Amino acid sequence: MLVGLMGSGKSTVGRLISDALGRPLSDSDPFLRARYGATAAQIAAGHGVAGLHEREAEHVLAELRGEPKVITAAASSVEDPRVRDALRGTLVVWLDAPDAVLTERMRTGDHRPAFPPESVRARREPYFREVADLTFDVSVTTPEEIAAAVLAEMGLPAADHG
Ligand SMILES: Nc1ncnc2c1ncn2[C@@H]1O[C@H](COP(=O)(O)OP(=O)(O)OP(=O)(O)O)[C@@H](O)[C@H]1O
Ligand SMILES: O=C(O)C1=C[C@@H](O)[C@@H](O)[C@H](O)C1
Ligand SMILES: [Mg+2]
Repeated sequence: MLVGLMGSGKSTVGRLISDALGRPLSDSDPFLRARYGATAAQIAAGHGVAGLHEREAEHVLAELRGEPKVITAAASSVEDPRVRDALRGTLVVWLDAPDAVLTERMRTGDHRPAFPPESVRARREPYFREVADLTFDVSVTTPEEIAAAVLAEMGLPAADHG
């Protein structure tokens, strides 16, 4: 499972790892769209931030129970103690970068509500640290390098892009 603040590259890296493993990818945003017909931003507007975070935690809890897969979790999900408990025994990868880099990368989609990284970092950092087995600074590491390192951690060869 991939965790990290918004724009840290979870979906990008998750796709590479899922392709390499031949396992499904379960990404928070498509999950919300499929189940609720709405983006995270729309759910936050309609149900409040707490309502959004509840739905995002449900995504992780439901998917951890299913078949083996790659899960790209919403940034908020580590705040839920049920999620942190359920993650025991799962390989968890934390993607992070300086706030300025994340702020820039968050601009790449309109599905995201506007939560600046500095407003949530202090609260979430201890949780990311608690659950993470591997951590990457995505300001200096490419998605391909991260995917290769995760596969190596799993004892598998890097994906063949040739
Ligand atoms: N290691 C990287 N180096 C440079 N750019 C990256 C890297 N990883 C992702 N990006 C770019 O950063 C942007 C955000 O990536 P992505 O959508 O995967 O983040 P995310 O963590 O899934 O965001 P969200 O929390 O909103 O779902 C995209 O434009 C992506 O191409
Ligand atoms: O609180 C947050 O940082 C977030 C809440 C939701 O919008 C999520 O969709 C997003 O991943 C981040
Ligand atoms: Mg994403």
